[in-house]
Formats: sequence, structure tokens, C-alpha cells
Amino acid sequence: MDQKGIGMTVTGEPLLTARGLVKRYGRVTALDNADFDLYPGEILAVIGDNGAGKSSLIKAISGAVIPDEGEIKLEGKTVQFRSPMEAREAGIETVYQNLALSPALSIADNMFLGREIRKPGVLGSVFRMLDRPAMEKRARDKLTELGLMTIQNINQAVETLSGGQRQGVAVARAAAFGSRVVIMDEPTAALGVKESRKVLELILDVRSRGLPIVLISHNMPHVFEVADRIHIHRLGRRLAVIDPKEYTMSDAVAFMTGAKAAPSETVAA
Ligand SMILES: Nc1ncnc2c1ncn2[C@@H]1O[C@H](COP(=O)(O)OP(=O)(O)OP(=O)(O)O)[C@@H](O)[C@H]1O
Repeated sequence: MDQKGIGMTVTGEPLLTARGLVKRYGRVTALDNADFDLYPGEILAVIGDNGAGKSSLIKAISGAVIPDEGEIKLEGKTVQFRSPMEAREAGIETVYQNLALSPALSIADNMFLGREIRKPGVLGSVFRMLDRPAMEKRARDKLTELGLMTIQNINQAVETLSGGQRQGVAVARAAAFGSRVVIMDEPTAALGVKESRKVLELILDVRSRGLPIVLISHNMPHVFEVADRIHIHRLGRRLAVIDPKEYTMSDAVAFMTGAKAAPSETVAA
């Protein structure tokens, strides 16, 4: 593999790759031969103008849409996710823009939504009781481990939390279950300065635990603060991958809007 321009932080083989992804919605081609590479332990930001196809790319690699063409590989093996659940089972967790939390449910219940821990039941019985103490303990441990100590009560309804705390729960859930990759779609978009800071710290914290993160964001200061590499998406495909230490924010914006030609040598092979 040609490592030129990939950046200082990546080594070895990519963990998650996509080649030639195509996704059409009627006459709109959201993904037009898109490539993608995520390396172990890195924070990869994905940036691009509105409508560039960032969400479509992320949906394809997280099982939320099925691409019309192309190939996705996880740890070198071809995968075909037919649902977000299948991607989750493979260790790819996504924190969506709308968070997908249930406001009326508690923090613990939200963390285990769709994969509740159940008490051992009668063999073969489908009616197994929820193991609430086990879920509460695991939720509390995870939030403590991630430094979300401001959350006092694990049984507190999510609707009573601040935006930052909610995002924290969503990130904690992803970090708790994402054994291979955590994808975050605009995690700071709806947050204030203090709450954004907390989420950025969480992202760095998740990386320090060895989990790679894909961060989709329009917020250039946030991207430049935490990303190891920046994937620039334009007109449905990857245009370039740049090292944030080598370019400025205005360079990145100029590349993604087409105001300036992107350095072609920085496209990962
Ligand atoms: N479900 C859909 N049905 C029809 N068109 C869609 C659908 N999803 C995406 N598109 C179109 O595909 C193109 C790429 O959209 P996508 O949401 O992937 O871009 P994006 O880079 O994430 O944009 P933004 O930054 O505005 O969220 C757009 O033209 C969009 O209108």
C-alpha cells in the first residue's frame, strides 16, 4: 500500500475500507465511486459541502443503506451489511445526528436499547426477565470510565439531561458496544461551547482506548483539533485525504468547495 500523504499516525493495514461505492436515489447519485479507509486507532474526520454524500457514505458502512455497487471490507474480509444491526454485530457503532435515544427512558435503558441483558431463564424460553441491576451497573461503570461523572442517577430519564449529557450517553453507548469502530455524525452540531468540549474530550478518550473513530463534521476548528487525518468528500466521492498538520482550515474548505484544486498526491492508495 502506498502510504504517501496518509499522515504520520497511520501504520499497517486499514481496518475498514470501501472501494467504488455507488448509491443512487432516483436521478441523484449520492455516492459516485466513493472510496474510504480507516486505520486502527485513528480519528478520521470526514468533511464535505452540503449534499457531498458524507451521510450516504457513513450509512453505507454502518448498514443503514445498501450500496448499489462497491465493496466494503472489515479487517480484510468483505462484508455486506443489510441493516444497522448487522454492522453493530460486527462491532461498528454509529452515533447518529438525531442520537436515536428514547427521551422517556432512563440512561441505563437507553444504553441497552435493543440488546438488553436478561436473566438466565428456563432453557428455550423466550420470556426472560430483564436483568436491570446488571444493566444499571454496566451503564454506570461505562459512564464513570468515560468521565461522565456529572450524571448522578442512572435511572434518570434522558429527556431531563442537557444536550451534552445526552450526547455523552450516546457516545458512551457506542464506546461500550463498538468493539471495532465508532462513527459519529455531527456530534457537536447542537451543542454549546462547554458541552462540545466535553464531547471532543470523549472522542479523544475513546481513541486513547484504541478504538478508531469516524467523525463527520462541518465544524472545522473541531475537526482540526482532534482529527489525525481528514477525508475530503466532494460530489459523491473521496477527493483527497489530508494531514491537518500540513494544511490550514481555509485550505480544507477551499478543497471541499472546489475553490482550490486538492493535492492529488494526498489521496490514499
Ligand atoms: N433518502 C434519500 N432520498 C433521495 N435523495 C437522497 C436521500 N439521501 C440523500 N439523498 C441525496 O443524496 C445527496 C447526498 O446526500 P448526503 O446526505 O449523503 O450528503 P451530506 O454530504 O451528508 O450532506 P449534508 O452535509 O447536507 O448532511 C444529496 O443530493 C441528497 O439530497
